[in-house]
Amino acid sequence: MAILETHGLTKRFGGLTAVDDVDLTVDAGETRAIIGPNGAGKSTFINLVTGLLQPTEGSVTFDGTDITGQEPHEIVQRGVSKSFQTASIFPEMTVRENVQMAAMAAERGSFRFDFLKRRDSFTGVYDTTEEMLRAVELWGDRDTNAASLPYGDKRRLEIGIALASEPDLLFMDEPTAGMSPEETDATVDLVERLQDELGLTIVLVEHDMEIIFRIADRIAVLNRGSVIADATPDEVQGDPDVQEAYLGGVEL
Ligand SMILES: Nc1ncnc2c1ncn2[C@@H]1O[C@H](COP(=O)(O)OP(=O)(O)OP(=O)(O)O)[C@@H](O)[C@H]1O
Repeated sequence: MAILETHGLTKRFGGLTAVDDVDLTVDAGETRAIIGPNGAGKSTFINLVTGLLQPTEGSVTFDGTDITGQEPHEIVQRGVSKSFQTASIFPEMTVRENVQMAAMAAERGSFRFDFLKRRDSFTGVYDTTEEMLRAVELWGDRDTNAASLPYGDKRRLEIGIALASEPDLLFMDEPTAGMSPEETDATVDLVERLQDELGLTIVLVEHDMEIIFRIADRIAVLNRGSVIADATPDEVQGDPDVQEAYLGGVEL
């Protein structure tokens, strides 16, 4: 069953069409990769779905509801989250405070102090924070300042922050970028475990083909804003259009 559908999704920046008439369906529970050369439109596509950019044309449907043009915080509250690169971490706060802030923000839409008056919601924030910190294996580091975490743990904290809104659909933008092989393996395991334990649907932008072939159920290939292939890893690997567009004819 589709959890996310885009129809004719298009974004133009002046004369440049960054995302061009994209129809994409993501099924509930799958791990979907989006790949493509630099400038193919991957980030723009994600920003359109998560509300950071408004489409020029087309629509986005999440869980049966048209969410086109909604504000990012509304889309988060509906159950769509994005794991940002380090930008989302407050370095001077502890690991726990970072996730707690994100859980509060998701609950209230935007950060407001009156949440303290609502005991239920406060308890909810507390429980969610612990659950998500345990899920990303940072509960033991909860009182550590975020700034002093090693790189791989910071990236896991970003995932924890994205999970604090208890999403059904999680976008991950190059979750293993800059990681050592050990950290990469641990992150791949983590992504697989999150999907099992939390029943998440994951859409992943990733340049590392090995990771994609390990964890993606289906791969959409973007080139110059258009989807040129949308299939299983094996099918994509053998697709001559993909080889041509993505790697200039070099075999994947
Ligand atoms: N805010 C913007 N204003 C103008 N042009 C933009 C803007 N954002 C992106 N673009 C252009 O849109 C195209 C698609 O960019 P986008 O960042 O979505 O590609 P990408 O596939 O994510 O690339 P990469 O793999 O390098 O991150 C590029 O040509 C880019 O220069």
